[in-house]
Amino acid sequence: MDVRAEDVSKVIGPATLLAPVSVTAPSGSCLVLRGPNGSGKTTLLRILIGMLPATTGQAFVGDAPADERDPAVRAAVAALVGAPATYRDLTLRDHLVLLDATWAGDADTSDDRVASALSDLGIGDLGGRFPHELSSGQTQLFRLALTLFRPGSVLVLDEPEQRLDTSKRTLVADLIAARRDAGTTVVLACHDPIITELVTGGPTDQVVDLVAAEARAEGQGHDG
Ligand SMILES: Nc1ncnc2c1ncn2[C@@H]1O[C@H](COP(=O)(O)OP(=O)(O)OP(=O)(O)O)[C@@H](O)[C@H]1O
Repeated sequence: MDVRAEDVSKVIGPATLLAPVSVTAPSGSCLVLRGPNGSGKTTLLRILIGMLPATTGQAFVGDAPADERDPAVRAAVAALVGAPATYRDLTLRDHLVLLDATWAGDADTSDDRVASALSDLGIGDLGGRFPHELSSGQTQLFRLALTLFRPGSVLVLDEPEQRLDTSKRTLVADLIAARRDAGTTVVLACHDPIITELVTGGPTDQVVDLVAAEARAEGQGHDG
């Protein structure tokens, strides 16, 4: 399933959050959005997954306009954009079991798949902890486990590298590349060169650099 944005922008009052931009991630490819702080990467991800309506233009998930209220879009898109809600009285393992039941996983194999999902992220020994008992890097790994565990043909991650050490960044990059190789369409916002390089080795993978709206306006001023 491809994901695309056609000339989307976001303006709130006097603030331009995202200057007009078009991007397409073909089915089974990886698109990495780069750019300085404030250039609009998170805003574009929110538009692409239908969390935020664009001011101009339109985003699509497959053939459907990106709208998180559309059940087909919601079923397709696994996204980590902002902090997911967690329950203080559920262990990490319980969170994944809950997700599995929500997305109609096979109850007979749930325990094994939950254990693998945690160990894939290097937190297999933390399944009995509560979310508030994790370090910041472990919290990020748990959030990634939640996102990677649920089914989806589109995977969207905002700065998956946050708070991770170098070896965990490589681990996460390998998991993302494996998902892409299995046919998932992946869109990332990323500041990390290790992850960017590891996930963009395929022929249809892309890196797109966003430019902050003010910088673009300044550049146009000089040119004109
Ligand atoms: N609700 C809002 N109202 C006004 N401006 C906003 C709002 N939300 C974000 N912005 C601004 O929009 C711009 C783009 O923000 P965004 O979070 O998309 O950038 P980013 O590229 O993801 O940045 P970073 O690399 O720091 O995560 C920033 O200048 C930000 O200050």
